[in-house]
Amino acid sequence: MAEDKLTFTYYLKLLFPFVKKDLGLLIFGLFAMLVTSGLRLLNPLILAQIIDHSIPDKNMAQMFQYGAYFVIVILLSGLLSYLQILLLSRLGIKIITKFKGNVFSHLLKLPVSWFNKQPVGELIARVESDSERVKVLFSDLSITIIGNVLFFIGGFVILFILQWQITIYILPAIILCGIGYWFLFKYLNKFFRLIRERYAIITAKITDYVQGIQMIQALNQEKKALQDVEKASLAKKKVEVHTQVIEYGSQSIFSFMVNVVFIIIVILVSAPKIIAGTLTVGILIVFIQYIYQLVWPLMQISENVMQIQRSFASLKRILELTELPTEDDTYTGTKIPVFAQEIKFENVWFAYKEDEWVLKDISFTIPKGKKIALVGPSGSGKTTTVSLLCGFYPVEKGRILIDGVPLSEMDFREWRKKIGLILQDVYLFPGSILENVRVYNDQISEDKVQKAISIVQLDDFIKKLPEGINAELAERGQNISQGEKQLISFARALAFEAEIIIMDEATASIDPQTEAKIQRSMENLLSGKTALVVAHRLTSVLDADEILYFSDGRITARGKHNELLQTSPEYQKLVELQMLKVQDE
Ligand SMILES: Nc1ncnc2c1ncn2[C@@H]1O[C@H](COP(=O)(O)OP(=O)(O)OP(=O)(O)O)[C@@H](O)[C@H]1O
Repeated sequence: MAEDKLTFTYYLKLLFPFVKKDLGLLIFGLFAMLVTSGLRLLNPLILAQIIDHSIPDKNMAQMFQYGAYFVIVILLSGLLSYLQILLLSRLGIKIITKFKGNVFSHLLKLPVSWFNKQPVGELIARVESDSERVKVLFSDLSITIIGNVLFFIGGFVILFILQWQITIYILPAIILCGIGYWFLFKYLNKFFRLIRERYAIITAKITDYVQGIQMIQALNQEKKALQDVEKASLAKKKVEVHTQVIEYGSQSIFSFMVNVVFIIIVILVSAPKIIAGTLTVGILIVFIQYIYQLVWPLMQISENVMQIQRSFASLKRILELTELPTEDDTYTGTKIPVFAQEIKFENVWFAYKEDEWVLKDISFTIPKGKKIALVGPSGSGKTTTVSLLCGFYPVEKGRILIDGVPLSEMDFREWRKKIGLILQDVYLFPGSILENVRVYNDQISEDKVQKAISIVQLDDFIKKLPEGINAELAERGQNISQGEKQLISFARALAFEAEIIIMDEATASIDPQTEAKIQRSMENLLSGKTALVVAHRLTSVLDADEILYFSDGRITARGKHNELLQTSPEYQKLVELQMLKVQDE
């Protein structure tokens, strides 16, 4: 984001659409704040009337009358500030919910490559805490600061009118106090930021550990995880304690200034005037009351200005997220893909990090209706090849052609509609089996889902469930087996009538019985379809039309299973290893 864009008017323009609908509410908040400030200024004056007139005149009726005004003013200002806080905090929550929704919807459109570089836990914590701070901008903060400024100016105008001779002594002292408070907050601000950063680190750690809880328990690493989180908490605690010592310590100093120093100044300046009869006790009380009432708004203004700065810093960080280029910005192709003949990788090169080539000059063809298997050692580039075909990353050199048209010229969403992607780690959505197969697409009928389920031979499993197809899956499918998850993802690809099946086979070992079942289901799924399969099991490559052997980012051998057994020593070795594994099992 260009620095010059980050002006106040830029933010205002950006935030206006969020406030537009509730502008009336915001104006009411402002109005209520004005009235409350006015009423707060009125009270000391009423008190002065009682002290200077009603009591000396022994006029009880007038005293009760002023007393009633006094109570009414307090009640009214209490009621108005309650209403104002209630309405504005509702407005803040409403706006920020919408705002967060927009941020999340933008995050969903960011390219996979961006997420690869992000510690997700930290990102969530940041969006959450930044949004909370933006919220106060909409709710009470902006209104409070305006109210405080007006109250402060109004108070001083009244004091000047009442007794400018005393006011000129007090004004510089109060302003000095405000400036001191401003510097204090500026100093504290860097500690507040540090606390937030450390909080984000703790949240990220907890999120990561909870996600990997099974592994942590299996490896007996609970203590280590706890120590790690405790270490991070301790780092945050240290800064927090230091900040509180300074914050509360200096608040006590300011409090002393207000309660003792200012009052002494007022009494010293006004006492000779009272003795000389040029000043009433009532006015003295007005002064003392106003000092209490004016100093805190001034300090609050310093605090509010800092808070506003922090809110804008948070807003800037969130906006930086929402201005990141989305997939739509990266892939600008518009052609509607037609796949009638073949998919062709033509001298494709790809690197995740600059010049560290993961794919080097990859060329192969998948004719329509054929099944191509990718085999080879771990890290040789098989999954990356699949990701490029799905359009998760743009190709750096070379081209991927669909019936001769470069993938980069195509509408990537339309292209992905043709693909049934089955990953090693099957992602299941919160919801029932039915919802997971048709992924909330109601146009896919229940009959079609049932049919897909029976083609992939999942019906035995469904029949055992009391709720059948409507059985709810636990988060990330924790209440079903790895094999069952695989079959649900097969059924999903079938229900969506994917033309091309791209499968990164699960590497986790499953028992031979389940493997045989998955193999049969896979044959049913792939029958008549074009398929690109990253094969980890021998059974998946035996009937492939072509097997590509990947080694260190290159295709070093290719052919059918029997051909490769004759021509490729590295393939032979892979097969021998697999046979040994099968025998062991
Ligand atoms: N998101 C990523 N960011 C950076 N490097 C990556 C990323 N994904 C993979 N790599 C690297 O790219 C290389 C190829 O990885 P790839 O996942 O394509 O291999 P693979 O053959 O599919 O391995 P496996 O059989 O273990 O799944 C590896 O060196 C890997 O470390």
